[in-house]
Amino acid sequence: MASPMINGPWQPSNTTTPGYVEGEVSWGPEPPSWRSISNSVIGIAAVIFLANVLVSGKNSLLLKPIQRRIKAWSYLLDGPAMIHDGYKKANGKTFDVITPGERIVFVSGHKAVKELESQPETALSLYAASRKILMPKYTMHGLHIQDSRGAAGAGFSRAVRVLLTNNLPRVLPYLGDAIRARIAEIRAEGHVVDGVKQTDLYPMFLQLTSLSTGTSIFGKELASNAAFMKDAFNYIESVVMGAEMVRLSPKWLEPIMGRFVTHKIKTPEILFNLLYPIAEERLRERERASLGEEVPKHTDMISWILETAPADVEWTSQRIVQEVMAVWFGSIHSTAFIATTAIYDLCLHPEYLAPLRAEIARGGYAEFERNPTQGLPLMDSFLKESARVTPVDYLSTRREVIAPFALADGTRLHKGDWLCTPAASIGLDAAYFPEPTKFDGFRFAPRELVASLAADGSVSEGTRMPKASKIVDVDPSWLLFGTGKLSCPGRFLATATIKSIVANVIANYDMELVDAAAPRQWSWRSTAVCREDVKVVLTPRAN
Ligand code: HEM
Repeated sequence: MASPMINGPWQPSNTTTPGYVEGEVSWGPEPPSWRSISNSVIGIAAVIFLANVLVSGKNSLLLKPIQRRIKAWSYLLDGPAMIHDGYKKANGKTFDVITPGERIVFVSGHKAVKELESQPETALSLYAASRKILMPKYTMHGLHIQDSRGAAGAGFSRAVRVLLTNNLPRVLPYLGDAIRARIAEIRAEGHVVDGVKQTDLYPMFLQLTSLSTGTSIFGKELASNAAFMKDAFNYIESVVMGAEMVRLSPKWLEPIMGRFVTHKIKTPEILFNLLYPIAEERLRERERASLGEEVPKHTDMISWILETAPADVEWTSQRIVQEVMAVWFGSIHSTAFIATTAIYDLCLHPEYLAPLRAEIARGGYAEFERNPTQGLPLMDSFLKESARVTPVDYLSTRREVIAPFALADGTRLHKGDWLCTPAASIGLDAAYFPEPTKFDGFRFAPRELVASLAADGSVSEGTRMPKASKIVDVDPSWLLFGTGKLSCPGRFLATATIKSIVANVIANYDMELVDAAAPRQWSWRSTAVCREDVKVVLTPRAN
C-alpha cells in the first residue's frame, strides 16, 4: 500500500456525468476543521520536533544527539534526497536512513530483494508497517490490523488481482464515457485568465481516479452517488492526516494526541450507512444461495471478497466493510499522481503526442477496452518512463521487522526497523537503465513497434532497453508495485485507470503547462506529492 500524505480538495460539482446522481450533500471543499489541520501538519511537526529536541538535549547536554535528531526530522521534508544520497554512497550495498519514528534499512540488487521476499511473515510484516502509517487504533475506531493476513490473505489478494481485474472489460466502456463527460464539466468550472480557461490538473485527476476505482470497488450505483464518494474520499484523507499527527508525537504525547485525533475524525456516516446494509444483504444472499435458492449476481468488491473467502473464516458485515475499505485506501493517490505527471511530461515532450494519438485512433483504445492488461503498448511505455523519471515514492516493499534477524551480508535488523527497497534510486541507476536521466517515452515499448514508427520518421530510435516490459511488471529493477507474493494486486486496475484518463485527455485536448518552470511536486517522508495549484490549459481539439 502506498502511503500518500496529501490534502487534495474535493471540487464542487454540478455534474451531468452519465449515470451520475447528486447526493443529498453537494460536493464542496473539505470541512474547515480538517482542512486547517491538514494545512498546519508541518507546523505541528515543527513544534513537536522542538519538544523532542529540547527533551533529548536537556537530558544529554550533548550536541550529537541533537544533531542526529535534527537529521532524522529533516527526513520529513527531505526524504527523497536522503534516500538517494544513501543509495549513491552505498554503491550497491545495504544502507540505512534514520527517520523520526524508525530506522529504515534499504537493500537493492537481485539477491537482496529475493532475500527480502523469502523472509517469513513472522519476521517481516507489510501489515505492521501499514499499521504504523494508518494508526487504526486512533483513526479507525480501534480497528486491529494483524501482522499477517493469515488464511484470508490469499482470498483477499485473489479478489483484487483476479476478479476485480477480470471485470475491467465490463466497466471500461462506461468509464470512458463518464471520464470524458467529467473532464468537460470540471474544465468548464476552471478560472479564465486572459481569456483562457485554466485547469488544476491534480484535483481534477483525483476526482477521475475516484470515479474509476470507485466504480470497480463499490459498483456503478454507489460510485455515482456524490455524497457517498465525497465521504469515501475524505475518509482516506482524515485517516492519513490523523495518523501522521499521532505518528509524529513523542511516545509520551501519543495517547493524548490519539484521543484528539479519534475525537476529530468523524464517522463517515453516509459511507457506512450505505455500505453496511449492502454487506448484510449479501451475507443473507450467501446463506440463501447455500440453500440452493436463486440470488442476484453482483460485480463489486463485496461480492468478490465473499466469493474468495475461506469457508472456515467467519464473515460479518463489519469485516466485509473493513476489507473493502482496505482496498479503497491504497487506490487513489498514487494512481492520480502517475496520471498527472504523465500529462505534465506530455506538455514538456509534445513530440510524443502524435504517435500516442495515432495508437489510440487506429483501434488501440478499443482493443484496450476489450483487453485492458495488454492494450496501448506505446502509452504503457510512456507511463512507465514518466513514473521512472518522476517517482511517486522513493521507497517500496515496506516491511516492519517484528522479530530481529540478520541479513546475509551481516546487517542486523532490530524489532521496529523497516526493511525496504530504494525503488526510485534503482529506477535512476545507469546499471539498470541506460542514460537514466534522459526522458525516452518509448524506452520500454516492443522494439519492432518503435522501429516501424522510427522508419516513417514519427519517433527517434531512442535509448531502448534490451527487452520490452510493462508498467505492471514486478522485478528487482522495477519495484513501483512492490515485490513477491505481496506485490500490489490492484496494479492492473491502477494502470487501466491511468490509461483511460490519459487517453481521453490527449485524444480530445491539446495541453500546455501555464508555468513550465514552476515546481510541480513536493515530498513528505519518502512520498512525492503533486502540488494542487499547478495549472494546465486544456484546449479542445477540432475533430
Ligand atoms: C499507481 C498506483 C498504485 C501503486 C504505486 C501501488 C503500490 C503498491 C505497493 C508498493 C504495495 C506493497 C507491495 C509490497 O510491499 O511488496 C501495494 C499493495 C497493495 N495495493 Fe497497491 N498500488 C497502487 C494502486 C492500487 C490500487 C488501485 C488498488 C486497489 C484496487 C491497490 C490495492 C493494493 C492492496 C490491497 C495492497 C496490499 C496487498 C496485500 O495485502 O497482499 N493498489 N500497492
